[in-house]
Amino acid sequence: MPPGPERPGLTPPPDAAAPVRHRDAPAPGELLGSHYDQCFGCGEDQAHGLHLVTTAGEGVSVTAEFTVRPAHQGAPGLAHGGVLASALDETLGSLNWLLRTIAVTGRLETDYVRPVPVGATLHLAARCHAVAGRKIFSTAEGRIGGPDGPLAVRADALFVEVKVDHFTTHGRPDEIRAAMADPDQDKVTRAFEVNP
Ligand SMILES: CCCCCCCC/C=C\CCCCCCCC(=O)SCCNC(=O)CCNC(=O)[C@H](O)C(C)(C)COP(=O)(O)OP(=O)(O)OC[C@H]1O[C@@H](n2cnc3c(N)ncnc32)[C@H](O)[C@@H]1OP(=O)(O)O
Repeated sequence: MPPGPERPGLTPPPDAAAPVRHRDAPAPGELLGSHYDQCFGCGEDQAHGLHLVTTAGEGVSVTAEFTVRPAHQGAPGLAHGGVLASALDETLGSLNWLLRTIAVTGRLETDYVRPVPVGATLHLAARCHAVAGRKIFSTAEGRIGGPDGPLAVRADALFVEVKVDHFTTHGRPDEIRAAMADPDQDKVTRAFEVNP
């Protein structure tokens, strides 16, 4: 199967458009912050999480850093593949904030190129390359030790735009109430605002 966005299900249709960065998107270099403090990917209060820190890039792109901790092991001293997929998923998901679109992962296809040791910092870079209706097509990669370090993982993804009721219908009421009551208004806006 060819690498990249030509893969079936991850190929933008011929009428797909280039993604448009929202006018209120964070400026390049600005930290995105967490969208939910209990998120496994980015939540500050999630003790077991990845604590991913994401920065807005040019256009519809982001970079992120994730340091592999002992809790993230699969094989002795090496990151678990599912954890690495989570780091890619979270980084890719944060692109949707630059579009101001609420979207969830429909498909995530991951290549594991090189093992990632505990203690290493994975430098992730993600970019949205096409939008077609509710479908958002993006790619990401992760390099060890620095933005130009050895390639360890890469992924192609399809995100699908959803309404807030995706979360209210399927999520647990207690967590939804707590998220809505978050005193951090940026977070609440990020959760509920859709292309104003
Ligand atoms: C009150 C509190 C609110 C809080 C709000 C917080 C918001 C915070 C902001 C952001 C949160 C994001 C958090 C970041 C975390 C990282 C991201 C994740 O891990 S998300 C979790 C993992 N993903 C899921 O759990 C999705 C589960 N799946 C679904 O819910 C559905 O399957 C869904 C929404 C993906 C699609 O279902 P349909 O019924 O809405 O739409 P259909 O018609 O099936 O698909 C639309 C188009 O997409 C294609 N499509 C869908 N799934 C596909 C797939 N797997 N492969 C290829 N194409 C697919 C279809 O073929 C269709 O394409 P055609 O329009 O016909 O061209």
